Amino acid sequence: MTLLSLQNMKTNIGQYAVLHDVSIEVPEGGVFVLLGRNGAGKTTTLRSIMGLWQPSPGSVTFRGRDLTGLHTVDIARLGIAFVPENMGIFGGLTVEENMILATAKGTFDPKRLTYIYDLFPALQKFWDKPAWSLSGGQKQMLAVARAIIEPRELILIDEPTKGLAPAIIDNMAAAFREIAQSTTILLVEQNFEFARSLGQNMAVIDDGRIAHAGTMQDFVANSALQDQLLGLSV
Ligand SMILES: Nc1ncnc2c1ncn2[C@@H]1O[C@H](COP(=O)(O)OP(=O)(O)OP(=O)(O)O)[C@@H](O)[C@H]1O
Repeated sequence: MTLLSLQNMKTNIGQYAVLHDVSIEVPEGGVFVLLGRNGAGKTTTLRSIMGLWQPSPGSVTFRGRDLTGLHTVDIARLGIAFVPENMGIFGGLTVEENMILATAKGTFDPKRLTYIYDLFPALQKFWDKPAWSLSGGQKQMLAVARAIIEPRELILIDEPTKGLAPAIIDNMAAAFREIAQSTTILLVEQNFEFARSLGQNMAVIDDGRIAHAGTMQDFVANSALQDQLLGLSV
């Protein structure tokens, strides 16, 4: 069943047409990966879903509901969370304070907190430490944990592995697999190894248009297509 549907989405930023024609069907469950070269429009796609840029009317539906014109906070209330590339965490606040700010009522559900600690043990260890003192990987984990401190239906994650060491990326992949058991993930990535290890379905965006969509398995098997669309072959 389709959870999120983008239909011929167009987004202008000021006078620039950035997305020309983006159509994606994200099924419920698992990980959907959006790939593309630098500047192709991946971040703009995620920001358009969240209402941070206004896409063309009628182009984003979530569980069949048109999100056009809704404020970001109302889109979030429908069960969609966004982990931006800059992570959006507060360096001067502790891990706990960062987490509290991500809750709707300022309190934690103990079961949910246990789930978060199991996913990201480092966050429990550094619970009362300021976020600035965390490593890059731990900051990224905090950003993802904030997004799922309450149950969500969909999380949009923008390039979570950027600048991280391979061992940390492996931990991240394990956590994402666990999260995807209960929450659909729309993942934007440049790290193809990471993306292919997680994604069931995928699309490639190129110059603001979807250039290819299908299963990850088929894409991985087609090195000519990878080379053509991403400039790589595995
Ligand atoms: N605020 C903005 N004002 C003007 N142009 C923008 C703005 N944000 C993005 N763009 C342009 O829109 C295009 C798509 O940008 P976007 O950030 O969506 O790409 P991306 O695929 O996420 O790339 P990257 O991997 O480098 O983050 C780029 O040409 C970029 O320069």
